[in-house]
Amino acid sequence: MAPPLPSAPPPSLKSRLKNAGSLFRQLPGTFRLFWQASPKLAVVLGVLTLVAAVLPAAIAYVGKLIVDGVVAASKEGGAEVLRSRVLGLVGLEFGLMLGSALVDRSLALTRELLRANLGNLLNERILHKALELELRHFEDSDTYDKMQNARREANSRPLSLVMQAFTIVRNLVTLSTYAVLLVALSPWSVVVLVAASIPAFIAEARLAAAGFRLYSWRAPEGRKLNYLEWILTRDNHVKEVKLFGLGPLVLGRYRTLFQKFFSEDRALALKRMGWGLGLGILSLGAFYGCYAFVANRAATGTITVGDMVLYLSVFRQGQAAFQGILTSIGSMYEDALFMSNLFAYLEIPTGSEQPRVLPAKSPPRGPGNAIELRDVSFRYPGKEAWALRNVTLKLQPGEKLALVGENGAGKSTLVKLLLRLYEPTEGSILYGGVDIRDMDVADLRSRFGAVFQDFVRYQFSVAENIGLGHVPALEDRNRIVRAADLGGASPVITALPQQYDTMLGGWFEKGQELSAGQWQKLAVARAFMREDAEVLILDEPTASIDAEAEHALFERFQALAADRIAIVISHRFSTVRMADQIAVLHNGQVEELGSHDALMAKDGRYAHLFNLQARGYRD
Ligand SMILES: Nc1ncnc2c1ncn2[C@@H]1O[C@H](COP(=O)(O)OP(=O)(O)OP(=O)(O)O)[C@@H](O)[C@H]1O
Repeated sequence: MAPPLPSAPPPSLKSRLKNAGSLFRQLPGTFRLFWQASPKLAVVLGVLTLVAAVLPAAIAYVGKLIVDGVVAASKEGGAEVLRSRVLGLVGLEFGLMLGSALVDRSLALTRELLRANLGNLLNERILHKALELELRHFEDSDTYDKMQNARREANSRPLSLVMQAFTIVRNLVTLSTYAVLLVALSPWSVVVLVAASIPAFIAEARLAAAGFRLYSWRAPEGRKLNYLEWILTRDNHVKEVKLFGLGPLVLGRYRTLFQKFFSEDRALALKRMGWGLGLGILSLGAFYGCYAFVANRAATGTITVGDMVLYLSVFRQGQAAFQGILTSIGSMYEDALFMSNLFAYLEIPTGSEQPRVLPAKSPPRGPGNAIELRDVSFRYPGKEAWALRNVTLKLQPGEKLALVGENGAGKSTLVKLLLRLYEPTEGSILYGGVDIRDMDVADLRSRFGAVFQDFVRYQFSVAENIGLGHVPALEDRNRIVRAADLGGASPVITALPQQYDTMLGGWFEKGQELSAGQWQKLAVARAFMREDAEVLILDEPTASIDAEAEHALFERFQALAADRIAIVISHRFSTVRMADQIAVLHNGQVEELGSHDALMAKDGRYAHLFNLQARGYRD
């Protein structure tokens, strides 16, 4: 597990600037995604943005012409020509306003369509990446947080980043058209306009960075919050929650965490409000200062009334456009920080499951391959303790191995290594004489049928629950029925309302809930879907099955496994004793190895545990 993220040392200005530089490097990647989401919509958005950018200046200028026209017409005693010119200009402004409304609506529509396209594209990439990740990634909290962050923000951040960039371009174009108009009246006003907006930029950038730090530091706690919610709302927790009266405790923890989040959010929101208010007053002051100056000039006749109107509307809108740019830069910074998270997730290096040699080696298919562990030791990533230490085992074709040992002895870990969900830290595992690191991992895994201790209860139909064991045969009902027979699941299925077509689980409508043992029988049937599996692994398959069913399962299992290798992990010695070889694991090491008779004769740990259990049954 990765160390927790540090809690909140604010980075220096220098490192922040350095970060900002590297963060804006997220732009090309984001724009590439944006383009891939829909080139057509991207072009439409670009064109509409440019049109929207030039319209305000045109509208303001027509406004000025109208005022000047009205003043001139009133001076001339309402001359017909001037009046109709004014009315024509009003009509023109109306047309421009209509155009502007249309462009704004179309922009909103394009944005919505792009949001859907881009969100979908990214969610697919994220899920695709999740498929590439290895078990070790899922068991590492740092990677898990990255995935969580990426998923949470995928629908909003990339689009927001792109939209902010477009807003900047739009406002820049608008501003340059305004600047042309303003400079003609008074170059100083341009300077005032820019100067009054600079503090806003600095504030935005700082607060955006603070917001991001808050969210990313919170990722582990956010997960905790979700987990607490989950405890209280999941069906399989309700019994314990009620019996142990966990409600108030869990709710209390939830509340405490939430309060912490809330007070951080509030502090940030208050800060934002304070800055917003201060800067608002500043820009209002700048506006009215200029207003007084311009009004004075108009009153003395240095400029026309139309000029004054133009000046005021352009100055005010220019101020808004400039601040819009600065706010967009601040938001872009925040979005870019999130994008760096997303790209970090998408770039998590994978591929360590690739075969070491090309072409990959592939032992002959069929049940003739032996499995050999040569001095295998294993430590989980980031862990000090050895989960397995110097394990040496050989399984001949057709041999049945039972793994026994106390909880945490390393039994499930050994299975993970065999399936190459992890690689040995030391030593090697050979399959049919080939180091499994030289095999294609899909080829290796296709040779195994397995029931895991924590098998999955798919909220699908019965047929699918079994058929998923061999996806190409998902529609092959005969094979599914055969697998159900072998797994001992047929009587369970016959009793269900729609037999193989019954929906299972309580998540969706009309789902039928099963007992733990019944679910387990389906999981065993799923493993038996792999009719050509060369190795069968049952990790405590009988934990929830009654004694009679267990006996029946093992008889079938023995018959089915006849010439294949089988590995069984069990705490039931009545099952274990049927194996050809029994490996007793203790603290990750093979302490004893041999047949039931041999180990009983040895009178060591196995004999001790066996007698203990047998006595329990007899007494
Ligand atoms: N994902 C993991 N990350 C870190 N350590 C782990 C992980 N899974 C297991 N371990 C540790 O490795 C050791 C072996 O665990 P393993 O699950 O193989 O035991 P087991 O023999 O299958 O136990 P049980 O009978 O309880 O299923 C334990 O000490 C456990 O704490």
